Amino acid sequence: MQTVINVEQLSKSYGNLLAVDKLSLSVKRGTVYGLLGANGAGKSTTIECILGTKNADSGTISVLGCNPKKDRNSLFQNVGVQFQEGDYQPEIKVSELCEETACLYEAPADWKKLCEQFGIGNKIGNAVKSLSGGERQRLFIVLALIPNPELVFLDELTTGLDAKARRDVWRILTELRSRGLTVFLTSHFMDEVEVLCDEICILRNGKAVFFGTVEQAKKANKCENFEDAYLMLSGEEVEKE
Ligand SMILES: Nc1ncnc2c1ncn2[C@@H]1O[C@H](COP(=O)(O)OP(=O)(O)OP(=O)(O)O)[C@@H](O)[C@H]1O
Repeated sequence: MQTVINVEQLSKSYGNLLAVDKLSLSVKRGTVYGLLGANGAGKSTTIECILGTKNADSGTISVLGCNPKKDRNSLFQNVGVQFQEGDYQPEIKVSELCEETACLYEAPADWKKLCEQFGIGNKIGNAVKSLSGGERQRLFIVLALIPNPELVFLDELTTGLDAKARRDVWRILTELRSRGLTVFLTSHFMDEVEVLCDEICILRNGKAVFFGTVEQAKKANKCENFEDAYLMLSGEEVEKE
C-alpha cells in the first residue's frame, strides 16, 4: 500500500518546551490514521509541521511525495484541512464562503451536495456567524472536503457535534475512505477512534508511546475497553497495579 505521509524524527520546541520529540510515523493511502493524546500532548503541533505551516526544528516530512515547505501549491490542491475557527469575513454567508473556497481549486467537489450530506443544506443562505457551534463545525468539515482532496486533516473531528451529527460524519468519512480518501485525524472521543481509525499513534508529552490498531492497544494493555487502554497509554490515568 502506498505511503501518503512519512514523518521521520520530527522534533519541535517552543522555548524550553519540547512539544514533539523525535516522532516518526507513516500513513497509508485509503486509511484513517488517528493521532491521539491528552491536551497539550503535541497533536496540533505535529499536524502543523506536517502541513508546513510551522517550522520543525529537525526531521524530515513527506506528504503525497512532496516536501510541504517547498511544494506548497501542489499540496494545497490535493490536501484538505479542517480548521477549528475559520478566518472569514464577518457577514459572509455559508454559500459565499463555500463558493469562494471552491474557486481556489482546480477540480472542486459539489459544495451544495456536501452541505446536504452534512445536514446544513438548509443553512446555505445564512451568515456563517449565525450558525450554531455544531453547524459551524460541520461547515468546516465541508470546507476541508471542497478541494476533493486525496488527503484530509481533521483536527478534533466532531468536537461540539450532537450524537446524530457525529454518526453522520462517521458514515460519510467511512464512505469517502472506501473511495480512496486518506484521513489524518485527532479526536478526544475513543468511541469515534474505535469506529473510524485503521491505525493510531498515541502521544505522551510529545513522544509516541504507542503505534498500532485499537485491538492491539487493548491487547497490549489487557483491557477489554479501548478507552481504558488509551487512558493508560496516554498517561491520563495511572496505570493498573
Ligand atoms: N505557539 C506556542 N508557543 C508556546 N507553546 C506552545 C505553542 N503552541 C503550542 N504550545 C505548547 O506545546 C504543547 C503542545 O501543544 P499542541 O497544541 O500541539 O497540543 P495538542 O495535543 O494539540 O493539545 P489539545 O488536545 O489541547 O489541542 C502544549 O504544551 C502547548 O502549550
